[in-house]
This record gives sequence, C-alpha cells and structure tokens, in this order.
Amino acid sequence: MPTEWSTGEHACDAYDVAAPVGSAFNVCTRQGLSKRPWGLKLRRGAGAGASAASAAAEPGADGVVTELRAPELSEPAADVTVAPGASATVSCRAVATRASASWRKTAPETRALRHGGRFAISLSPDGLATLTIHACRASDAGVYCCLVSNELGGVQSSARLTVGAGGAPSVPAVRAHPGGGLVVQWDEPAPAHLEYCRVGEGEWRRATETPAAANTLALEELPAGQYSFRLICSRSGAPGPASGPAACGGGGAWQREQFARRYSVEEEIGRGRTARVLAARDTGTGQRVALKQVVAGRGADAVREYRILSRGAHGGVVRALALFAEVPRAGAHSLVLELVGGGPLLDWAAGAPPLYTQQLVALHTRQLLSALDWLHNNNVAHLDVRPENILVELGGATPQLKLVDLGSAVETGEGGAGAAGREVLPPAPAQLEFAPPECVLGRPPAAAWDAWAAGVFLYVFLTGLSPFLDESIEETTANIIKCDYCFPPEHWAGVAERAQALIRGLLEPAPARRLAPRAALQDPWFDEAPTTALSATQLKTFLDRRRPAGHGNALHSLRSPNDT
Ligand SMILES: Nc1ncnc2c1ncn2[C@@H]1O[C@H](COP(=O)(O)OP(=O)(O)OP(=O)(O)O)[C@@H](O)[C@H]1O
Repeated sequence: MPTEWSTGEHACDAYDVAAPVGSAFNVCTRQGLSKRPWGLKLRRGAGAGASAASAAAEPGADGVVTELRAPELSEPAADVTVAPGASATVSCRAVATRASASWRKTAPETRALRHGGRFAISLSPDGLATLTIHACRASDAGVYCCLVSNELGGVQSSARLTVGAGGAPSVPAVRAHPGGGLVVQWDEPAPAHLEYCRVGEGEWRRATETPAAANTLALEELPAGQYSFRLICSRSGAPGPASGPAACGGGGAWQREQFARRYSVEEEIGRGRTARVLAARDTGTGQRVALKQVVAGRGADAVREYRILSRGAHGGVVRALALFAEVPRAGAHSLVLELVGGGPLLDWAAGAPPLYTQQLVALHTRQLLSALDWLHNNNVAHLDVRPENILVELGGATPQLKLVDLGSAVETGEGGAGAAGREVLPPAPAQLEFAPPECVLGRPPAAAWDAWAAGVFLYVFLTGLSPFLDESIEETTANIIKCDYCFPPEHWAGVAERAQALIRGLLEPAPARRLAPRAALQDPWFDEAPTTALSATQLKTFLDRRRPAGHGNALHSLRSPNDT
C-alpha cells in the first residue's frame, strides 16, 4: 500500500519546521547544550517568564544580547477522533526561542513523519505546533508525538488519534483497473468483507474469502456491467452503505475484439521511445493505416495525441482515425493514424537527386511552416520537430509533407497556461540539435520552440549540416545557448541569400522576437527559390549519423502495391 510515511528510522529523519526568527517560546531543558554559535539576535525580554537556569545569553558583535530559552509546553496535545476520510489535526503549544517542531507516530508502530502528501506539519510564530492528516484512514489511528526543540532542549507531547467511531463500515472506494475490471479499496477500523452487486440482478455476492481491515482488491475478470460494492463488518455483521454504480468494461476484451474484427495488422514500420508503429489494413474499407501502439506510463499520452490529431484536418499534419484503449493488451493504447507511405522527407529527398533542389526545399519548408501555423492556431505546440517526425506522402499529385508524433505536444490554451504547467524533460540526444535555447535552459514549453526547430530543419535540408552540432552534448548545448552558428561560404555559396535571412529570423534567440510560422510564410524566398540542384552527399551523412544502428528505413518498403 502506498504510504506517505518516511521510511527513515531515526528521529533526525523527522521533518522539522522552524519557527520564524524572533518568535517567543518558553522551554524546559535538555541534556547536551550545543556549542554551535548562535547568530540570532533577540531583543532583551523576548523570553519573559523563563527561568534563569534555562536561558543562555551572549552579547553579539554589535552589543545586542541574544537570549535563547529552552522550550516549555504551554498546551499539551489532546486526543482526536475523526471519521474515515475526514481531516484530523493534532496540536500542542510551546513557548521557546528559535525552535523547530517535528512529529513522530509512536504507536502502534514508530515512524518519523514528513510534511507533504496527506500530512501537513506547521509551527506558528506563537508556538502552535500542528499536524494535520488529510483523508484519514484506519491505519492512521495511533499515538502521535510532537517534539519542539531548540539548542537548549526540547519538550514533547503526545495524543491519540482514533479513526472511525465504530458501527457500520464506510463506503469502499471504486476505480477502473488500468488492465480492465475494477479496483476496490477500503481501510476500516475493524475487519470487513467486501460484497458486490451487479446492477439489475439485485443479489449481493461476497468478493472476499477472509475479512480484512484494509485491502485493495483488483477485480480484473468481472464481466462487463455496472457494479455496486459494500462492506460487511465481520464483528457486528452490519452492512455499510453501497457505493454508487461503477461501469466495468469487461477488462478491455470488448475493445480488443472490436479492434481484431476491424484491422489486420501487417509489418512494423517505425519505433520511437514510447511507441511502436505498425502498418495495418482496415478490413472493412481496404484502407491501409498506421497503428501507433503506446504503452501507458512512459510519459506518452495517446489520449492527448488522439485529441489533438482528431480535432480537424490539415494536409501537413497526420490525421488520427480512432483510438482503442487496452489494445493490443492491458495498459497499452492503439492510435489508428493515416498511413504516411513515403518515409522521412529528408531520406526521400536525399535519395532523389534530380528532385533535390532549392525549390523542393522551399516547397516542403512552406508545408512545414503551414502545418506548424495550423497547430499553433489550434493552441498546440508540437515541441518535437525533427527529421524523424517529418514524413512525406507520395500518393498525391505533389509530394506532401506530413508532421507526425504529437506525443510531446502541449495544448497551450489561453495564455499558454497549459504549457507552462507541463513538466518537460531535458531534450534527448536526438532532439538536442533542434532544441531552442529556452528548451535547453529548462524554460516552460511554448509554440516558439517549433519555429526554432523549423529554422534548424531548413538549415539541414539545404546543406546537410547541423548548425549547432559539436563534439559533445555540452558543446552542442553551449552553441545553442550562445546561438553560435554561421553560414560557411563553401557550403552556402550556391544557396540564395534570402534563405539565410529566413533562417536568421527563425533562429532568433529571444522567443518573443523569433519569426512565427505565419510571418515566416510571407518570405519571398518561397516563390523565388531557384531550381538549382543541391548535393545530397552531406545530407546522406547527416541521416546515416542519426539512424539508430542496424535500422534501415523500413518505411521505404511501405508503399502500397497501388502506389507507383
Ligand atoms: N502515420 C504514420 N505513418 C507512417 N509512419 C509513421 C507514422 N507515425 C509514425 N511513423 C513512424 O514511426 C516512428 C515512430 O513514431 P513516433 O515518432 O510517433 O513514436 P514515438 O515513440 O512517439 O517517438 P519519440 O521517440 O519521438 O517519442 C516515426 O519516426 C515514423 O518513422
């Protein structure tokens, strides 16, 4: 059972809350007076009422006398009784100078307590030491001891917390099991049996073989339906109130059955940090699709990705067609996506020399910026724009760029609040070359990150060179932070000047001054880019370096037999 108790055995593990400087406390003495110099300066008389034996005073450099008094208990802690689920506060008051308070549970088990989770520990300036336990469980019952101490000594006071006044058990908590079925949890003062009733059947059945005071029961194999649960006190036989009906989807079996009926799975076509992507065929329509299988709990959120990608349509952003929870197994999701058959855009361009021209780069950069503008307009920042996530669809009249992998995306919402609240990990090595300064500096994610990544992408697409890449992660990071890059003439001689100006606008270190995709789309270079062929040698080297060892480009074998 998860616990917020500290695992530390020693009292020094207890969470100390120091009273603010200048607070007045009274005291009783403790053995072992500390020799550490006491820097706090109190005015004379702050510890009024303390005995001379329990006070220490020393003049400071400026002649002000510092007075320290050992804590003295003025209000002992009182016993508390609360109902399960309610909050309990145990408190005592002490008078002392420069004191801190720590709490321990001393019975039935001994544990030091820390502030956080369900436990709140505080010490007010007037010496009130409190321990508040939120959402009390039966296992919280016991004796709690507070120690208020300073360098001269300490005083402690204990009180008993009782959870539950006896009588009928409370309502058990019911939630969905990630692998299907339901999970029922209870924490009672007395052992109890769990019973369930399938709504519509009107019959209570026992779910436990032996009664337990606290338990978490996973009922994974319940047939689909609506269920209520109640506890029966094994001592008195009294039934507790029934929980509201909870829907059980039948352990994901139904979704897996629907999925298997509809899709026939073919070969694997891609793999990322959180997902495996497979080609499949919709047996009803004959359409080929991509199935992105995401394992829950690795930082990926297939539900959010589906929500974003199914919101509307833009030719440059892959479309989501469906989401199957608990497929292909419990704890995983299958996202059904439009299949992009041409593979990564840069791989395709590097392998098609006559087509690889500045004009082609301009065409696809325009498509990329348009896709990003559409996402940003819909309050979505992609945050992972890099060659592996920029594919090309070759089935139409002109090659069409498709942005995939919204697994790192954030929904920025009004004023970007959603993005600011989102925890973002430092960029992985494959992402670093495309990460803006504010990303490597750990700032909150924002749409402006995508514009920077588009600038790096355009630089790479035109030359095959990575503008910030250096010998080590540290050096690459330093180059990004300093925005240290250049346009070496030997690689840029044949490229229109205008393209460099566009890259400079996108690689602006200050996010507020950085060219947004919409403004970048106005650049005349998109219409002026010449049809001059570009050398693919460097680009091939760039792509080989980024390809995981042993991975060919499986996507090139993906084109449907109908595509030519
Ligand atoms: N709709 C699609 N059509 C074809 N291939 C795709 C599609 N979606 C993804 N892929 C391929 O699968 C690879 C992995 O997919 P994706 O990037 O979405 O996985 P991920 O685990 O979220 O990646 P990351 O490591 O960036 O988090 C992609 O780089 C791409 O090559």
